[in-house]
Amino acid sequence: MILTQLPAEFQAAKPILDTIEAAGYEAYFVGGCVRDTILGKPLHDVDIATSAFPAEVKQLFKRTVDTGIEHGTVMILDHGNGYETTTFRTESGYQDFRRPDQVTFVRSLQDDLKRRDFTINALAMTANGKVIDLFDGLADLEQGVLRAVGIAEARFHEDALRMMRAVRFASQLGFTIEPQTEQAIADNATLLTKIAVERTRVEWEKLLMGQHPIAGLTGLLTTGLYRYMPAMADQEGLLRQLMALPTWHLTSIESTWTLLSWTMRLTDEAAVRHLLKMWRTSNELISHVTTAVKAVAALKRAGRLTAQENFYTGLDALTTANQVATILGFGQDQTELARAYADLPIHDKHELAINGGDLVKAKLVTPGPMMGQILTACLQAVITKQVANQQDDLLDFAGMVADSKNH
Ligand SMILES: Nc1ccn([C@@H]2O[C@H](COP(=O)(O)OP(=O)(O)OP(=O)(O)O)[C@@H](O)[C@H]2O)c(=O)n1
Repeated sequence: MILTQLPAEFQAAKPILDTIEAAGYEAYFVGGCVRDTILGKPLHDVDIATSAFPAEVKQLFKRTVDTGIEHGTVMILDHGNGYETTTFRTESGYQDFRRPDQVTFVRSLQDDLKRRDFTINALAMTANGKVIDLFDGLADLEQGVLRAVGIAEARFHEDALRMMRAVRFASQLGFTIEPQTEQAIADNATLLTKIAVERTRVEWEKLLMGQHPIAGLTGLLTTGLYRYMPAMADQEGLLRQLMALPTWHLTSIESTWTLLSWTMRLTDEAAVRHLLKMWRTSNELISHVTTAVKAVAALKRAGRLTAQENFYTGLDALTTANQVATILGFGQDQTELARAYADLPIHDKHELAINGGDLVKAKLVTPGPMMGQILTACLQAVITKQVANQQDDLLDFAGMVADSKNH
């Protein structure tokens, strides 16, 4: 196969390959970028593999950075772009099921490609668009099949994360996992526990955000791989519930965790926090998801959110909540929701036209718990448009609140 119309990313990188080849070495585009080009999908990054050893690559280019020199990776800087160039290599060892104990640089493209995970990821392409297909990856791309290169079990022993990658690609591409590859995942699923939670999490999130999540979830279910994901050992029911939802497409990491929390019926904050902690997410994500889950509950209860709920949820978590609620069948029109949010008189408590100092100056209160209560009452009155966000109006209102509290 020769690709005649190469995406701009390849055209920009072509001079790099040309320079390496002019010096007598081989150089190819490899991996995901070749796969995605053939599928007509946008590219994330362009990876280059070469027979030149790292020191040889560095001699050919003025500006390089040693991004992973021990694994053979050198970044070549060119016109504001950075291109990761990795020397052909074989790997051995893998005692920890995560990474090789030893990397050996080699001069053969075939040796490099045969250690890769799936046939569709083991394609290489020349600078002129000629696809090198040593493991029938093109046929698998055509037929929508994920097949391990060579002996599947060996590929998963080398890096157990590849089992998660299989189900993630199934979801992103709508591919089916070839039977022997699937069997090898079922047989080696326990190895997933050797993988850092953070790496498994990234694949889980990508699976849930794929265009064909049912394909990915089916893979998890039939292989039993889900049992070895954090907090998932007894979650067959969760997977089945997700699979039973009408067609869905999540577009953010926040939405994935909100949908999971809701489907697992984790509506109180502590339970959501516990789940996300087990998956080692950031505190920022935990805070977003706990807020969004509350908003999903409010949407379910009332069909729409009050001004106060809109204010305290914030537009980002509102958008997350509404995406999830829409999948569950009780979302609001997103434009209407954004309009209701924009219509709030203020969007942050710091925008309130009075503060504690103003209350003291007006002799309405002395610093203490009462001050906080009065400010909260003012905030709520402004959000619900009972009082305009003007200092005079708010001081009048605060005076009334203070009186009522003193009596
Ligand atoms: N565990 C892994 C990870 C990567 N690879 C190889 O390294 C390439 C690049 O890996 P990566 O950038 O992680 O993934 P992509 O396949 O490019 O896909 P995506 O960018 O969607 O993650 C893959 O295509 C594959 O050939 C592999 O064999 N085993």
